[in-house]
Amino acid sequence: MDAVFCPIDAHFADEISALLQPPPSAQAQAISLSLSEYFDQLITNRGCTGLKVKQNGAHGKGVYADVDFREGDLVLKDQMLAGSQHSANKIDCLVCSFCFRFIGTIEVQIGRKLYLQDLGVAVNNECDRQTLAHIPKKTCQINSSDSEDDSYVKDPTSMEECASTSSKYGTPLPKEIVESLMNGELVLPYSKQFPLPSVISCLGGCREAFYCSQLCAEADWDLFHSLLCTGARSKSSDKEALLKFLQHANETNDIFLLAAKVVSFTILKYRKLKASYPEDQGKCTADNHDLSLLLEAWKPVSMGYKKRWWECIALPDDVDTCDEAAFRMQIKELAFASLQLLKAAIFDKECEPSSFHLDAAFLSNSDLVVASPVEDYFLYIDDLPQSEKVSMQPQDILTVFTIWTGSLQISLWFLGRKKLKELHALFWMHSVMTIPFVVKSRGKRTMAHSQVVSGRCLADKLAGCLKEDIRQFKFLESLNLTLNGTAFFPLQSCMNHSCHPNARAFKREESKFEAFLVYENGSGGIFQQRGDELRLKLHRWRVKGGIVAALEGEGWWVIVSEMVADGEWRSGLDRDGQATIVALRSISKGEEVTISYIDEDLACEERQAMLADYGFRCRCQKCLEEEP
Ligand SMILES: C[S@@+](CC[C@H](N)C(=O)[O-])C[C@H]1O[C@@H](n2cnc3c(N)ncnc32)[C@H](O)[C@@H]1O
Repeated sequence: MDAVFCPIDAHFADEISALLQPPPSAQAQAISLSLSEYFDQLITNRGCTGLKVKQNGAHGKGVYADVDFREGDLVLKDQMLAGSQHSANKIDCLVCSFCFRFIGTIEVQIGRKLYLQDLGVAVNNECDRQTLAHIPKKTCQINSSDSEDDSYVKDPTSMEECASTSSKYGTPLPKEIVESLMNGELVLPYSKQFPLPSVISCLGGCREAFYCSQLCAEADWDLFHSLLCTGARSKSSDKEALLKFLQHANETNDIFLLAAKVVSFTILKYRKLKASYPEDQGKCTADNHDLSLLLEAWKPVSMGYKKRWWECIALPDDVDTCDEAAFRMQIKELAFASLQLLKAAIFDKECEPSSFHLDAAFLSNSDLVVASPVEDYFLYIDDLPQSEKVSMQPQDILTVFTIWTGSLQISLWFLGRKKLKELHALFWMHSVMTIPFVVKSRGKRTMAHSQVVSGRCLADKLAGCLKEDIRQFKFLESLNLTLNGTAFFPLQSCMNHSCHPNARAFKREESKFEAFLVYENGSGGIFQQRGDELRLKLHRWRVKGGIVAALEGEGWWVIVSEMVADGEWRSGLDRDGQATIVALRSISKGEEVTISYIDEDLACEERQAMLADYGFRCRCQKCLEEEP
């Protein structure tokens, strides 16, 4: 592995190894606050005063309760230092590039997804530009006459990687419908009850970053984006190189985008510090002065837990253990290639020891998940009493009459009274996939039910399906609307693991949900459980983004339909890109707050195997008791 040569690595070996260490206390004091003071300050800023970060635990740093918590109490809401949306997820939802809230309107969210999905947008080639370019700067509206279709790359091969679904699983919605969703002409019933912030453009003029407010736009510009913007007012030293870097990251591993944000953060902070502490106030030589400022700028990152990325990244399933060294060598080269590209784009000579880029990729990043208001909208519509659904008859309702004759489906599409399209298809699921919103139809068994299609109805329909049919419908993944990404949360990342944790990171999937069981003989039944109770029964259950997922068990299929709203949990906890930690049971003052990095209901050996990716073997009480 050492054979891989990176000039920066070789040149600044000592500095880089210093950056990978937690700051020595003497140095930290000389520069600023000590570790615990640093975290005290952070905790105060977060407004979660009941916690302490201490260094003296068995596993390095840990988070401890400074008050008593009861079961269900909010322990921490941690703001990310930096986060980034997964490239492939950019097609699924439009979010604020700074706080990751959903923006636009319910119609824009749905229309944009369908539009990009049907277009087969390639993320690999400047994904953001393409996925967002159709939204005009101010109004977030599309004009079909001067649409920028030409700038899109239709690349069915990369579609698989880019979109969470592919149009090959469904019939595209008529273009007129999609356009009218995006330009505000088609207003879906009750969507006004789910207002979203309007779309604010990037200060640098790029068509890649959008915001929920001017405040977010300015904060992102100041902290990260000004160096990484591809717009006219970008502060990048070489935009072409920047585009190459972005393309490389999208094609290889989007963790580099997060890493670039951390580098940009450090460089911009360093420059600000330098401007406010001129050299004549410096301590020793100019060189020392600059290094102190650089370390100060780097501190929020250095306080995190870091490992070299290529050394700790989990070995993919398809890589044999005997090829591990070669695999790690390859990804190390990848990281260096990415660094070279970034360096060309934004590098600052004074920040040269900043192989930060590489380090940032080793930070203990957490999943970033933000629940979708579109999902809430579907749930709301689904829950409407039948009488209200029937009475929804505005001219702008999209109506689909679906007729089934055996496996042949005929769909007639109407907007108001205007017939848009007639479709003949072999798989009746198409209509469910492509219009997961207003579907209205009449009468008898040969027609779809008169209701809005979303999870529950989907499950009802699936109940009648044969197992073989279900197997074909990979579209179950296609309804992912949640924001997914990676982020570094300074406080959450100090929390150690336990297989019997006393706290957990809240995510939508842990709220109550409904499941529909479909047995091989086609019978089924609905039951409701809290996520964790069900998980005990069904180990390998996966609920993707709280929408729909399927699992084949022994002799049965399980279809998860929508999550059921649970007031206590649905109070906006997962509306933005903050990490929310909630007590699972009472935690006494002085006790360590632990979370589980994995599914703690797995068998002991499986848990240990998964924790190996985090570089340790768990020795918690539960593991000791269960160890063979
Ligand atoms: C997210 S960090 C947690 C904070 C970390 N202790 C620190 O000093 O910054 C994850 C790392 O902490 C250590 N760790 C966390 N929980 C552990 C456990 N139960 N047993 C052993 N090591 C653990 C492992 O090295 C792991 O890779």
